[in-house]
Amino acid sequence: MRVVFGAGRVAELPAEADRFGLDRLVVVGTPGRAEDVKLVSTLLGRRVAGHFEDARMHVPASVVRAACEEVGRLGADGCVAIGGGSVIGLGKAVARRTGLPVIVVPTTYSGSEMTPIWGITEDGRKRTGRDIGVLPRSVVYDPELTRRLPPRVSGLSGLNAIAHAMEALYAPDASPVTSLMAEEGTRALATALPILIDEPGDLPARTLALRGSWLCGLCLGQTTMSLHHKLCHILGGTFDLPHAETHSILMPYVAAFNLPAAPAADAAMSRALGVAAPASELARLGALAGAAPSLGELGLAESDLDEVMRQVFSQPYANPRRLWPDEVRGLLLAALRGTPVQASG
Ligand SMILES: NC(=O)C1=CN([C@@H]2O[C@H](COP(=O)(O)OP(=O)(O)OC[C@H]3O[C@@H](n4cnc5c(N)ncnc54)[C@H](O)[C@@H]3O)[C@@H](O)[C@H]2O)C=CC1
Ligand SMILES: O=C(O)/C=C\C(=O)CC(=O)O
Repeated sequence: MRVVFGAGRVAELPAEADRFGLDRLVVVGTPGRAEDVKLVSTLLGRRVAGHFEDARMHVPASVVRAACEEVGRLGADGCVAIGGGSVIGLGKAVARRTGLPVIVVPTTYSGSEMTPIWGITEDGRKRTGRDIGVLPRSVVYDPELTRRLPPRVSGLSGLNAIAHAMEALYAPDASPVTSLMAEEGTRALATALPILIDEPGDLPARTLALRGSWLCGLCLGQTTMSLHHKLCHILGGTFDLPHAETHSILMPYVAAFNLPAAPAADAAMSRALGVAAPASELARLGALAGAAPSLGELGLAESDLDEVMRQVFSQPYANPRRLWPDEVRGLLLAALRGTPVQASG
C-alpha cells in the first residue's frame, strides 16, 4: 500500500491513478459532501468515468449492489473514495465484489483506510471480514481537506481510532511494533483532538490527528480486536446506533473493565493520555467531543440487551479479561444508563 501524506498533496491524486494505469474511475462520496467529489473529479479530469454519491453508515448491502451496478454500467477500472469511514467502507465493499482497485482520500479519523477489514449490513446484521483485496492501493492523507470537518465529527471519529489502539494494546497478537504504533497514535490524537474542538482550522493539529489515525488504523488492521469492537459492531449492525459515537460512549466502560486485566496496555494508555486513570480521561474526551452521555440517549433500550448478549456470546471472542455474562450485562447497563465510569483502569 502506498501512502501520500501532507498538506496540499491531494494534488498528487492523478499521479497515483496513473501509477496504477487507472483511467476510468468512479468517484465515491456521501450525501452532503458533493464538494469533495467535485474537488477530486476536477483533479482527476479525463480519468473520471462517473460518480456514486450515496455511501451510508454501516455499508448497507443494497447500497453496495447499486454502487457495483453503476461501476459495471460505466465500465470503470477502479474507484476513488473520498470521505469518512462510511465512504471508504463502500469503496472496499465494491473492491471486494468487483475485484477493482480502490484509492482512498480519508477526511475523518476512522482509520478504515489502513485495514483489510470490510463490513456490510443486511437484514439487521453486520458482517465483517478480512480480505487483502479490499486494502486501498494508495491512501492520500491531506490535512487541508479536513480543516472544515466539524469538531464533533473530528472528536468522535478520533476516539474511534483510539479504540483501535486500546484494543491493539491488549490484543492476543499484539507485537512490540503494533504497541508502539498504538501508544503513539493515541498520544497524537489525544493531543490534537482538544485543540481541534476549539480551533477546527488548526493545520498542525489536523496534521497530527491524521498521523494518529494512520497509526491507529494500522493497529486495527494488524491485530485482533476484543470486546469493545464486538459490542460496537452489534450495536451498529443490529440497532443502527451511530458508529463513532457508540465507540466514544462505550470505550471508557470497556477501558475500566479490561485495562486492570492488561497491565502493559494500561500503562501504555496512561502514558499516551498523560493520566493515571485512562478510563476517566476517555470519558472526559468523549464529553468534550459532544458524545451523548449514554447509549440510552442514542435510543438503546434495556430490553435490547438480551439480543446484544445473545450475539456477544454466540461465538468465542478474544478478550484480556474472561467474559462472564453478568459482568458484560453490567457493563452494558452502565453505558446504557450513563452511570459515571469507575476511576480504575
Ligand atoms: N473497516 C474498517 O477498518 C473500519 C470501518 N469503519 C466504518 O466507518 C464508518 C464510520 O466512519 P466515520 O468516519 O466515523 O463516519 P462517516 O464516514 O459516516 O462520516 C461522518 C460524517 O462526517 C461527514 N464528513 C466527512 N468528511 C467531512 C469533511 N471533510 N468536512 C465536513 N464533513 C465531513 C460525513 O458527511 C458524515 O456526515 C462505520 O461504518 C464503520 O463501520 C470505521 C473504522 C474502521
Ligand atoms: O469498529 C470499528 O471501528 C472497526 C471495524 C469496523 O468498523 C468494521 C466494520 O464494522 O465496518
